[in-house]
Amino acid sequence: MSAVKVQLVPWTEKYRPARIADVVGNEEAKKKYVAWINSWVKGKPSKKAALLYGPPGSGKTSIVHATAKEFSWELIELNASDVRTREALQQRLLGALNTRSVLGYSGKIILLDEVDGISTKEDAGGLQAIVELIEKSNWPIVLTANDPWDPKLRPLRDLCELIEFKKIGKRDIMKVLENICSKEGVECSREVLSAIADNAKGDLRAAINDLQSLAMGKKTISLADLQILGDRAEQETIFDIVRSVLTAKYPEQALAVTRLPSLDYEMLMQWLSENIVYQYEPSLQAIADAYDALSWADIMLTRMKREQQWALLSYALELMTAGVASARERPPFKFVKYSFPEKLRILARSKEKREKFVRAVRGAAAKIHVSTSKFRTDVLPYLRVIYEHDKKRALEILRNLGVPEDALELATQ
Ligand SMILES: Nc1ncnc2c1ncn2[C@@H]1O[C@H](COP(=O)(O)OP(=O)(O)OP(=O)(O)O)[C@@H](O)[C@H]1O
Repeated sequence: MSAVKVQLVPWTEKYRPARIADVVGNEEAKKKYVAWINSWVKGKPSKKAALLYGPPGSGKTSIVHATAKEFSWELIELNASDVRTREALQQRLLGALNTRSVLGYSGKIILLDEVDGISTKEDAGGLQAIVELIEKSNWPIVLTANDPWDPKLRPLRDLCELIEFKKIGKRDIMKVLENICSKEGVECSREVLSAIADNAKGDLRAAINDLQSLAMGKKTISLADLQILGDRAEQETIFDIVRSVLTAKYPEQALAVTRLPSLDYEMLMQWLSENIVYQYEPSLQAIADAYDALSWADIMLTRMKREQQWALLSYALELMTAGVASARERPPFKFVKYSFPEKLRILARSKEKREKFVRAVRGAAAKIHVSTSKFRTDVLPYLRVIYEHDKKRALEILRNLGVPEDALELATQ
């Protein structure tokens, strides 16, 4: 396996806004949100819950974290996957909901992340349980979603203040990046910041992750380093896909990557195989479980190809995504710069050599009227023995078989 990894606190966590005012962009959404929060502070909530919706990395989760800090409220954060059934929801929130806060908090706020991830088929009761939670709660509840218009969310929508978050503008993204650079003591020209911001397409999380990748191990990011960003952009989809699988909060999120039209599953196998260990260390349990799922995916893919059983593909895809993401005892998210798979690198390096060898074998086999596979099994082993004992003679035979000079040695290896 390649290069030693340096693991750092993700800058997206380190620089999460501490106050509502630090959440950049989305002025209108912020105004609406603050008015809703104020209605709670005054004791007369307009609606008991708010549904913050919009693209990833736009600040939906961050504004709730900032609210908790600013008001000294206890933050109770749940993911949709924690509350699939009414029992699960009650278990997680039992005691917390209608009791007073301790530990010096002056109130509570409940954050239910990614409610659009709840599947009504498999998680029967989950949505109904959230509806009941909203009706009974004495504390503000915030739900987040990327897509709020899913028909299954209708009962929730009716109970919530709907607040739309939009992509973050380039100028705001650059401002945040600039601030991080100055705090981290990283020198970075405006052209570089501008390129990172362009590349992120309104997703501040992606921009901060890119900046951290570029700054890894150095104090100055120059125009020349943009080359790396260029490479990253080319591989962007595979980087993002690997990150989605390895840091998925729940298995369905990892499974979602299988619906991407650009997914190259053979490539994904290689990338996961290279990077699981870095993302999941130090948990040996998580590493073992993830590689176990990946090896089953590999078995399914091999059987699928050998026996032309295409139905096995869906099992392979589930194993390499949801299976990997279901590893037990996964450590908390940390920033990892993913590596290009070593196997692919070696194959790419030896490609020219292998092609030359194949051409030489093909030519020699034709000369003595046998198939290439017959040549490999019935002729080459003898030639190798001759080569070991009498190099000159072996090379002469190969020359007579029409193997070009620059492939002579290759044919005997
Ligand atoms: N508007 C913002 N202001 C400041 N920082 C932000 C903003 N939006 C995102 N970030 C940064 O990006 C990170 C991810 O943002 P956040 O978790 O709030 O996104 P989100 O909109 O909830 O995305 P998702 O839908 O994927 O959960 C944050 O930790 C923070 O560092």
